Amino acid sequence: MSASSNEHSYQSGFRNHFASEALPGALPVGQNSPQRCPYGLYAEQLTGSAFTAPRHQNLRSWLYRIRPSVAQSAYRRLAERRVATAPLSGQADPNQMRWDPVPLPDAPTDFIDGLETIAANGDAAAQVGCGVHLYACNRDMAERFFYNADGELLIVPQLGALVLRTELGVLAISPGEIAVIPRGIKFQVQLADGCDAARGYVAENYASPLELPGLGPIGANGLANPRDFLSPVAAYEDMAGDIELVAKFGGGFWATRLDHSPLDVVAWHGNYAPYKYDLARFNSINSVSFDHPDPSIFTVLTSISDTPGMANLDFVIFPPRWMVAERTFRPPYFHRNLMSEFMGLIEGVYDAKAEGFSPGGASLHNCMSPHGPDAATFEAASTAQLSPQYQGETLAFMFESRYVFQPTETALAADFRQRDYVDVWKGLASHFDPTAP
Ligand SMILES: O=C(O)Cc1cc(O)ccc1O
Ligand SMILES: [Fe+2]
Repeated sequence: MSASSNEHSYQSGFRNHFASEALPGALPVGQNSPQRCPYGLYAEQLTGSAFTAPRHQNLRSWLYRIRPSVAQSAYRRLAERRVATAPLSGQADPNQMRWDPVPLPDAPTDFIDGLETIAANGDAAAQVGCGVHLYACNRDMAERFFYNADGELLIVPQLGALVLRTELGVLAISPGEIAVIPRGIKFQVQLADGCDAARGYVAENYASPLELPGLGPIGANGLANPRDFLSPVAAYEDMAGDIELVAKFGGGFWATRLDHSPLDVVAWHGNYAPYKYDLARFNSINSVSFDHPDPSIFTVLTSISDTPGMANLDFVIFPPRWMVAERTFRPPYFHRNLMSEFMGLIEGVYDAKAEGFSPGGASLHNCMSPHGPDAATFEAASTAQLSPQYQGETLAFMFESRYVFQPTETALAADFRQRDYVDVWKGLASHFDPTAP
């Protein structure tokens, strides 16, 4: 992107007030809207919150660009895609569900065409809830760009490295890292050099932007530390061409045309910016005595709802860690929860499931639907030798929400859905013996 040597440089800190310029002096000093901007640039403000949001939730950036975003044609509606938006029609379903990894495409497919919704909840138009999508692609977005007015995108790669070229600069992410593209930011997804296919998960957060969770008694440090979040430095391209900008708006896909690249921001400042995070930086806190703590200890990011403590969307990971709890059934316990849980696996094996939950696969356990370790895991963990054990070779995650997830018709009908999933608990026989306390 441009000749700038800024490519793949980052600014560190979660939602800091950043300032970055790809040309010296491109950022106006001491004011946002000079009568004439340096280098003949246009000033444009992009907000991610209402103007009047409380200061700690107020999100906006000032962009200094070659042309303002309004220099584009009228929007026209595109054909329906495999991306659905809440509210979905149909009925929510209490069945536990699981899917194999989504197959990689044979035909040339870019990130937008390779997106497929698996479930959604809430109501995008009311800015409540989220959508859960899978992506599988094998080519760059070429001469087309995208922005999402319906929500911010949390991208969780499982296979293949991506280069996210955004208005505010470039983010390169590999499996084990995540990226968040705020609502409205224009971007283009390319496969990294040497990578011929990519697959992963996307949470489309319709509601309050993801933020770091409060740490309570943990103290001032721990879990995801703010300085490990990286936002790009400014990088622009000054390019003429017949360019398509695709917008997701109101659940539909729309296209507008430009005669130049929308990635023409030469300088920007503000706290509304894409970011990435390496999940290996997550500082896990866990039991060093006994029992299995609730998975909220592994919350990376949370989208709050109007009710304190009840997230619109939590992004939770299950990273490599030591397991040391004594006299304890160490894997996840059997449970029925108020919150609804969508899970994915980035790498390795998940400790609640001996088989069938593969990297790239997914599961859904909705409000109050019972779930937990499969029969094989229960038997093994009930008799395991409880020495300290390093649980490596694993990286699972959960999108957890107060709102029930409704799977899409395509996800329900998919060939890669495991229709016999409930049978993983079939072998849980009674061990009850009233004479043996
Ligand atoms: O269902 C799951 O596997 C997720 C989960 C993990 C855990 O450690 C405790 C509760 C929980 O819902
Ligand atoms: Fe669960």
